[in-house]
Amino acid sequence: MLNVKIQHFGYTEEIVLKNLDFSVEKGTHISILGESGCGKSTLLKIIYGLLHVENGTVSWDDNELLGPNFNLVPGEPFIKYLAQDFDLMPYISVADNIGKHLSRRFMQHRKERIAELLEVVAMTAFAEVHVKLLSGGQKQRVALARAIAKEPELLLLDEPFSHIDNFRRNALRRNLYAYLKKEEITCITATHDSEEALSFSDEIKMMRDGTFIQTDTPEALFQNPKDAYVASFFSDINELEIDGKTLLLMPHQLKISEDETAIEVEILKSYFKGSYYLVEGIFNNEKVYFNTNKAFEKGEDLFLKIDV
Ligand SMILES: Nc1ncnc2c1ncn2[C@@H]1O[C@H](COP(=O)(O)OP(=O)(O)OP(=O)(O)O)[C@@H](O)[C@H]1O
Repeated sequence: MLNVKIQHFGYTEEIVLKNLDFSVEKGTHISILGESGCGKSTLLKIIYGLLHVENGTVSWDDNELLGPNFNLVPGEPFIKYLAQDFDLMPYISVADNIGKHLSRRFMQHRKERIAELLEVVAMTAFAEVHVKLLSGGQKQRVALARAIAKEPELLLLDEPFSHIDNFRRNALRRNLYAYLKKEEITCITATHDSEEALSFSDEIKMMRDGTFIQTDTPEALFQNPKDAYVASFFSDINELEIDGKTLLLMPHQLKISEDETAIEVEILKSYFKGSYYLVEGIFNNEKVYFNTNKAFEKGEDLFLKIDV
């Protein structure tokens, strides 16, 4: 189990992380969700042992990890950290990059392991290609495979799918997270992709300005965001004043009503989203967003009811 307690941390006098106290059970997958610059990468770097934290501790199974001031080579051997810059070797093949940390003493085992990893990241066809010839997304897939090659106990992923196109991303995410679960590899992912956090985590920690503002299961966080900021990570958000009360509602919680209700909306625009339309309207001089299965024309009037 990982235990992290950080009273505060900054690169300069400015505080970047504060009041963090959490643990991660073996085999679980935590997502740290937050906007750019809120401190996600900094936290991963501290856990891995790249940054020294004066006011705090990081421990693994009750052993304190001492960090870069005490280790000749920064970073713990049982942890792998996949940084945003993949740190690959450009002039050797994909297969050799993936096998970089695998022993050459058991060549057959090494070969089989590389083949297995190539399949996890759907890069088998590129095994012999030099990394410098790959696209950004392909490099990211190689870096992912290399990070799990030696089965770390703890895997830290920093925006692991940011360069990978939608077409491959879903299959790759399913493959990777299923593999980590099977091998009971504990994983912390830093991301600003709420869809990924919702679908693949056991727990989401919402980070804002260097601290966690809400921690919960994906379902609970989505259904009960503590404020408009948290909710806005998951969808457009409506803050409606009705009968003197402010209600925080997501677009799917508003439905078209045949009856005249308190929410009379004038349509501004319909956005096609594939399986539904997101419709923008005006209610009480405020924008309101709701989902429908057909588009509406600008200027149409209709009523909405709340369906929570
Ligand atoms: N080496 C550094 N020296 C000084 N300040 C830094 C350094 N690295 C990061 N920072 C600052 O620390 C804050 C947190 O940065 P961090 O990279 O942890 O955010 P992040 O949430 O991971 O952002 P992103 O999603 O864009 O990667 C930012 O204000 C950033 O400018």
